[in-house]
Amino acid sequence: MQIQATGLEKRYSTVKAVNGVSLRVRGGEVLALLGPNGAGKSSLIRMLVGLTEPDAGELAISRDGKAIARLPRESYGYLPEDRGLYQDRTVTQNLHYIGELRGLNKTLLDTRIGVWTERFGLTEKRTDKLSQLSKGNQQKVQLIACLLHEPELLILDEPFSGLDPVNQELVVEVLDELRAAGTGIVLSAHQMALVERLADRMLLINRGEVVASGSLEQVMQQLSPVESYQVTLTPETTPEVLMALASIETAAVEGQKFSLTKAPGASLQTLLNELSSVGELLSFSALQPDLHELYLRAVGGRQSQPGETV
Ligand SMILES: Nc1ncnc2c1ncn2[C@@H]1O[C@H](COP(=O)(O)OP(=O)(O)OP(=O)(O)O)[C@@H](O)[C@H]1O
Repeated sequence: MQIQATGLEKRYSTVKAVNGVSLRVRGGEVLALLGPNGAGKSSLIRMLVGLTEPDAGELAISRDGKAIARLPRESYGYLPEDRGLYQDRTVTQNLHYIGELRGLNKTLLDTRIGVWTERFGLTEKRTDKLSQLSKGNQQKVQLIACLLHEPELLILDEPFSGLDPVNQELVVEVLDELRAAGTGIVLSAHQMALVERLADRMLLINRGEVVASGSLEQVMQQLSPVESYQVTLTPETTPEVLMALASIETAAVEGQKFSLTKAPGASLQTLLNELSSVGELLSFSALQPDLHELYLRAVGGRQSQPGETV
């Protein structure tokens, strides 16, 4: 199963929620959608599962290389933003209901419900009504409801929300296993550290538009093309002396060390040679901000505003 979206757009009256987003997801890979509140992630996801129609752009779905009009219902599991199970029914009743809708027979359902509730630590809660469960446990039941029919594709709107760190790890582990077994996964999330570990590719969206996309390395490169380093030199020198070197664009003192950014076009070897001409190079390390930091720099101060007019 593959979904290829090209130039998707979605407008709600005066708000352009999604503006020219292209993406692809295939079996065996995880695509993560990142972006601040109101960026357009859920709007994008709703178009992928066919709940809403794009105003513009193309959604091409194919299975075994053959184009199909829309995702067959049994082929995907969808965790919606507004969770949709019955609060006054028990965990088992809810899961049976969902499983039957997906065409599973009772025996198979009993087995799978047993396996998944055990995996998610919910065995003791199976006869509890959903309303009696904590938010995190309800979230786990919702996730199980997406997995029961073993779909080829999982489309998960914020699967980690409401989960404690232990359960977030559990979900990462489960998604990793499903990916290894060939499931394609699209998820939106705000948990950078988890996304860094899980996603094969990511799409950073702000105000409905893609700000950066690709592998973690590619996204970091797009968001932070400047190469920064931290060095210790002896004898001690000054930022002014360092900035006089052709390979250095900026230099600042940080305690006993200097932090530098390399001039565009200068090679690492030239930088090292020039530093060595100033003094003995005692330490040299690359300074790479993490995804969280880069994300904040990319969207900080210009976050999506709900109801923003275009
Ligand atoms: N049904 C709707 N009617 C009108 N406006 C909507 C509707 N759904 C979303 N929007 C608007 O579209 C924009 C994108 O919202 P969306 O829910 O897609 O963002 P999101 O990235 O999923 O946000 P969050 O991280 O808060 O879930 C927002 O400005 C939102 O107010």
